[in-house]
Amino acid sequence: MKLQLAIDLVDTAGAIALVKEIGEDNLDIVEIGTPVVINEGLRAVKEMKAAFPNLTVLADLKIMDAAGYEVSQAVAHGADIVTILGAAEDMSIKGAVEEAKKSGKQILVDMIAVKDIATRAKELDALGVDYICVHTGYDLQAVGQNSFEDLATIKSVVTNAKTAVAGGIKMETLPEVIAARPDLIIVGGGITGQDDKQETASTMHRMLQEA
Ligand SMILES: O=C(CO)[C@H](O)[C@H](O)COP(=O)(O)O
Repeated sequence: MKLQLAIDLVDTAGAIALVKEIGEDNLDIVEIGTPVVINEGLRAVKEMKAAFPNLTVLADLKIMDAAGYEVSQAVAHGADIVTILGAAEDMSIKGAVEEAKKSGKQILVDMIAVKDIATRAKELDALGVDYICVHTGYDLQAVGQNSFEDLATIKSVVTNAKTAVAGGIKMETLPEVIAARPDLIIVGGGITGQDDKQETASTMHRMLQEA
């Protein structure tokens, strides 16, 4: 199981400083979150990759259309993994997968707001995406929701893609998430909101490696 740090609420310099503080050895993947890309553009991805060339960088673009083009731009700026929404058209998903494969990069599908998770996950799996990620976004976290049930659903239907989970995961809920055995666990505020970010990430990373 791998650990991805989601960085959402800082600028590019703040994102790089966060990874320095946490230590790249305590992470498998660093995510440039959607708010950072909206505020600062793909420059944030480029600067993160330049600062940490050995770290896998995910650009959380949450693509909905013009997918081939948008993936090509993210990859040109150093992204190793790019996200697209599960609700996007199949043509868009195919375009994203095709473009990423040209340069050996990967596509993670974010299932945020998808109603029939099982059916869509099966379709996406057949379209050749690399990761399928169930995700409770901030707006539903605020009303107490999580993605643990959805994780079990995708685990039961997906056969080729790796599975991932995101949304409000913290140290207290990590054991429950680990027990469901996703391939990738995405944590933002559960690390960045802690006083000792390095210790939290290092403990989480060890828990995942030892599980
Ligand atoms: O994509 C996101 C919000 O849309 C976040 O990156 C994701 O939810 C992980 O962050 P957190 O652990 O703080 O919820």
